[in-house]
Parts: sequence; structure tokens; C-alpha cells
Amino acid sequence: MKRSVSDFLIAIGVFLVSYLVAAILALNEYWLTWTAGYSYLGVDELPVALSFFSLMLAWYAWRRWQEASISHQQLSETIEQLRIEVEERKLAVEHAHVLSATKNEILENEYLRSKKLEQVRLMGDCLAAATSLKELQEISVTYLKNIILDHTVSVLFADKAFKNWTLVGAWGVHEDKVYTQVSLKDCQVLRQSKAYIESSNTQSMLCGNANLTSIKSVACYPIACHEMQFGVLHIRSEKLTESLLSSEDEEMIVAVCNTIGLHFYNAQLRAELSLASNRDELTGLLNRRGLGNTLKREIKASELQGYEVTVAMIDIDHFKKYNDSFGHQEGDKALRFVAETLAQNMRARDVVARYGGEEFILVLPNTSKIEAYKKLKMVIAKVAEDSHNSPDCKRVITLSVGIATCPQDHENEEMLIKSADLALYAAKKRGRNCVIAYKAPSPVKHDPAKSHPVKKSPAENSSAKTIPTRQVE
Ligand SMILES: Nc1nc2c(ncn2[C@@H]2O[C@H](COP(=O)(O)OP(=O)(O)OP(=O)(O)O)[C@@H](O)[C@H]2O)c(=O)[nH]1
Repeated sequence: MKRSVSDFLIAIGVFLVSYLVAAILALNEYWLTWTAGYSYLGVDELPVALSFFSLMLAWYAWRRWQEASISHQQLSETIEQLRIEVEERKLAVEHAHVLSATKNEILENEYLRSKKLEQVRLMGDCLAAATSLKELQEISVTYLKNIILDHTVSVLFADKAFKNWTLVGAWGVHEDKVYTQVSLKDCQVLRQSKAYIESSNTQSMLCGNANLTSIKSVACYPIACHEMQFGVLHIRSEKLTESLLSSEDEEMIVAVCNTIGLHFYNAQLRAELSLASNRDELTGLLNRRGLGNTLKREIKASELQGYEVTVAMIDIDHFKKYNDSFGHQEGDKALRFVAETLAQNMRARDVVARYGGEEFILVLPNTSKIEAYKKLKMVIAKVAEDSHNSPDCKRVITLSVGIATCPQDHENEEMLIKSADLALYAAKKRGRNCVIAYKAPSPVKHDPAKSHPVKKSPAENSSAKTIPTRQVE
């Protein structure tokens, strides 16, 4: 625009200068006409010539100004176009940067998510293979730590009876702000049996476990299945935020808690089933089925470790008479009394089982025949003595016992029980209330390659010959 104005001024200037020159020439003509009596041009033609000349000059100036304006406008337009183009390119570059950053972020999030999903899968496999409640809890915490990375987290689990709750894991960005104490009565998840999310700027949060004044937000999730609460996952933050977790993260955490709950539920179901199928309902002891597995295991262990296992078969004497005299219910009480007394007088490693009816079996690992004999003598004396004073027994209860030892009598569990049963039969024949050890009628042929060497205990070495065994008839 500046350029156009200057061109216009130049044109005006040229116009004025041309008029000035024309005026000078005209004056010169008049001067010559007046002083010398002649002129180069006729005085009458002079204004016309000057006007023509001025017009020519003015036209020329106007054209120049117009041309200058046009070229300047074109230049401005070109510059504007270039400016727009540069702006557009800048925007395009910025957009590309944003796109690439978003793409990177998406890729990173996807990578993290796939890693977390892999952890969830591994966790499921490990939980499915867990064999105890403690193992289930530890596996859950280990994997939750790999899945919930950017928060301050605490995990509580209930014991088998759902009475005591323990803080099994606590970790997070603020190690000092994880749970230190657990207040169950204030746990909203346990109260409401559902996820609980709270944020408050004041100290009065309903979540009793946001026990630090700096905690402004909590998100707690139940670890449950079929309305059975096995645990609580508690996430806390110092930030005042309505949503501690992104919707994706929350979705994953809820799914993980549900998976853990399901595994706890399955484990509990399995334990209950196994208990029900392996336990005798009346006495709570192992039943015949449970005994079979246990005895097999003990015989295998004795082979590997080279020690003896003794099996004792116990029968209550004249129990039919007891039932007939005092009734079946009293008979049941007596059975429970015998079961309890046997269990109380055995070592933790010994196995006490109800074989059926009024028959019990003891499995005594790492126990020689003579040790078992002494122990059983003591036990039948104890049962007789205690039954005398017990309100559960209507009369003194005596027991007959037959014992057999692996590997010297038999290495097979069925044959071992059969041998103990034969010895029991002998005890009954002998007059009851006694212990008889099985003695094979003829020496058992041992295949040295098959049988395992046995470490003799000092007790056996000293008194093996004094054992009052009796050949089974
Ligand atoms: N109350 C009760 N009685 C049972 C149970 N199981 C078996 N019995 C009884 O136990 C008795 C066993 O009797 P027998 O096998 O004849 O043996 P016994 O009378 O003890 O005679 P000996 O063994 O020779 O001393 C039967 O009367 C059964 O009914 C039970 O669960 N509860």
C-alpha cells in the first residue's frame, strides 16, 4: 500500500513538474515575444500544447501508479498466500506431533495393559494350583503388586473361619501411607458387600482405614464370590479425586478381584468336598477312604527314608452288648469318646482313622513293632481308665488291638491291614483287652531288590525278643 501511495505522489509530482516546465516555457515565449518580438511557438497554440503535454504526463503517471498498485496487490496476495501456506504447514506439523505423541501413548498403554493381562493369566494358573489358603493369599498379593503399580494399596484376607482378618500385603507409591492398622468395623466394603469409593477434603471419611488425615480419596473392592467375602483390596490417595482409577484400570481390578474370589471359593469347595469324602461324620476322624490314601503315602515315605511303619487295628470289646444295654445313641457317644482318646494320645504325625463300625486303625510312621506294642498297651489302659470316669461312657470300655509292621510283615497296604486284622482276631481269641502283634506263620520271602533297608531304632534293638507276639491261628 505504501508503494502505491508513493507512486501516486510521484505521478502528481511529475504532473506538477511538467506544468512548471510548461509555465517556464510559456513565460519564456512571452518574454521573447515582448522583448524580441518573436517566439518559437505561436502564443495562441501554447496553452493547448502545454495542456496536451500535461495530460500526456498525467496519463503516464496514472498508468504507472495503477501498474504499481496492481503489482503490489499481487505481491500482497502472494505473500498472504505464502503466509497461509506456512501457517497450514505449521498446523500440519503440530498435528503430526500430537498424533505421534497420542500414538506413542496409546501404544505404551496397550503394552502396559497386555503385560498386566499376562500377569492376570499367570495369577489364575498359580491360584488354580495352590494347595492352601496361605498359598492362595500369597499368590494373590504377589500378582496384585504386578498389576496395580501406581497406587498405594493394602490387601486384607480372612482366615478359614472368616473371623480374623489379616493384612497380607501392603505396597505403593507412599510406603509410609499403607495400612498400619486394620479397622474392620469401619470397612465399608465388608459392611456393604460391594465396592466403595470415597473422596473428601475433610478428616471425616466413612472409610475407617483412611486413617491418615492426608488421605483424601479411597477406592476399595471386595475379593468375594457368591456372597462370601475372602478379602478386601484398599487403594488410597492423597489427591482429592472422584476417580482414583481410570475406567479401564477399574474394570481390570474388579475382574482381578473377582478372579481371586472365584479361586478362593473353588479352593474352599474342594477342601469341603475332600473333608466330607475323607472324614467320618460321627467322629471327625479319617474314614476308610481317607486312610487308604494316607497309608499308601506313609508306606512310600518309609521306603524312601528307610524306616518302619506300624499299623494297629483296634476294636471295642463287646460293643454289641453296649449298644443293646444302653442304646445306639450311648453307643455313638462311646465311639466318639474312644476316637478322641486315641487322637489325644498319639503323636501329631500318627494317623487315627475309623475303619468302620466299632473298629479304628492307627498308622504309626517311623515306629517299630515293639515301640507300637508298648504305645498301644499304654493307650488301651488309658481308654479303660478314662472311660471309667467319663460321663460319655456307661461302663468301662476295653479295646483289643492287632498290630502289623511294614516292611517286615507286609509292604502292601492292603496286606498290612489284613495282617493287623488277623492279629486283632488273635487278640479277641486270647480274651480281649490286649495287644497282639502279627507274626507270619512262615518267614516272608523278601526280595532284596524290592524291599527297603530298615534303620532299627534303639528301643527295638534292646527289646525285640521280649515282645509277646503270638502266632496267628
Ligand atoms: N452306636 C453305634 N453302634 C455301631 C456303629 N457301627 C457299628 N455299631 C455296632 O457295633 C456292634 C459290633 O458288634 P460285633 O461286631 O458283634 O462285635 P462286638 O459285640 O464288639 O464283639 P467283639 O468284637 O467280639 O468283642 C454292632 O452291634 C453294631 O451295630 C455306630 O456307628 N454306632
